[in-house]
Amino acid sequence: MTKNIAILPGDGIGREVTAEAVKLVQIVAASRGETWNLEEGLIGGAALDQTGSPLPDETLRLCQAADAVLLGAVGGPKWDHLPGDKRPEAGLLGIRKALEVYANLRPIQTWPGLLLASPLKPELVEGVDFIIVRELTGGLYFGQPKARLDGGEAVVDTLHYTRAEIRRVVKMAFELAKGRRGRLTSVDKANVLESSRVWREVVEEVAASYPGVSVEHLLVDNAAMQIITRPKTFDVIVTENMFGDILSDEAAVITGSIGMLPSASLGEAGPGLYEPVHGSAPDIAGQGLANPLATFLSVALMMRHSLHFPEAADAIEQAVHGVIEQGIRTRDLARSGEAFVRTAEVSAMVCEDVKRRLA
Ligand SMILES: NC(=O)C1=CN([C@@H]2O[C@H](COP(=O)(O)OP(=O)(O)OC[C@H]3O[C@@H](n4cnc5c(N)ncnc54)[C@H](O)[C@@H]3O)[C@@H](O)[C@H]2O)C=CC1
Ligand SMILES: CC(C)CC(=O)C(=O)O
Ligand SMILES: [Mg+2]
Repeated sequence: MTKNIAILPGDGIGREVTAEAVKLVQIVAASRGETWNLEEGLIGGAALDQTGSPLPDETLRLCQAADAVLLGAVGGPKWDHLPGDKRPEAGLLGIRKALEVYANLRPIQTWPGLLLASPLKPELVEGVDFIIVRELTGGLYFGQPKARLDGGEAVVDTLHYTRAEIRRVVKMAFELAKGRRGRLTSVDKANVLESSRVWREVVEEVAASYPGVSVEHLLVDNAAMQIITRPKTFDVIVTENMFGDILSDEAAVITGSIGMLPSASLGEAGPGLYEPVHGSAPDIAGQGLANPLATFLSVALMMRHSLHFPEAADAIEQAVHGVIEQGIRTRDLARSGEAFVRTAEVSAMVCEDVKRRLA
């Protein structure tokens, strides 16, 4: 059966890592004797340059008709001077909202071969395995009003949630915890924010239906510290949009590089959106230095959650594990003085291994 996958490369290294991921998806399709329809769409700065909009209608239609969407990253200094609604990032927020993918799953796990790539002590990071469930379509990034006032002398951003928006993402986090180690950490700022107090109430309400899941509430400032001091104790962390954004970049340090963190954004129906956690990395764009593994691992999540091909997901994850165990490192993972390979080289190794595993 054919699949329709929308490919949104975006900007900077987003373009480089999705180009490699497309090869990987084609290998998976070929292993089933199928040709999948991989159609590219414009988003972010690339879309602005060509159409004047960071999220053209055509891209929206392409994604809405797809079985899954794979996105690279958007943004860069070229577009930093633009007003908020014209920035590349507005395209990213727009596609997440339009697809209503309210739960952004960001698995954080350490790879045995990468313990020394983290600046943290190996014994601290060994065996870490938790997942951040970040609310993705509400909260501070979407609330209105969001504007400069009084001729620019004042400014407002709004943190808005409905109980229903909180409940659905919290429920998804409880379901995940139930199928894992049964431990949920909810992160908020309930000592200061009214939205966080309601968040906490909803977590307690939903908890009543999950007696097998233990619940811990952490204030976000303390959570930032605990994630680094006792990462092994976390199982599922659920939190507001911006808190999840920040905490997941922090958690990347545990794994050795943000170039290793994939994500899956899911809603009730419609296509899932799959993207690496990292951004467009203008500092290394165009140099073949990007680590494509976060995007490959996002493809694995796509195979598992949207395309219902778990064997392919396993094959990709095992191939990534394989290159890491062989000591293959892109520059972000290499220690000082250690040799590193370029984007295309590590990609070719993983692709070859996946082909062999699925043959
Ligand atoms: N999902 C998205 O599209 C995101 C977009 N952005 C945008 O990206 C631009 C740059 O943002 P930054 O704050 O610099 O975050 P970033 O994630 O792009 O880069 C942070 C640091 O990590 C490194 N890095 C990131 N991904 C890497 C990879 N795959 N391999 C090797 N090194 C990697 C970069 O070289 C940089 O030093 C901004 O315009 C921002 O708005 C930022 C985060 C997410
Ligand atoms: C535009 C930002 C919200 C992108 C980002 O940092 C993220 O989703 O992790
Ligand atoms: Mg981020």
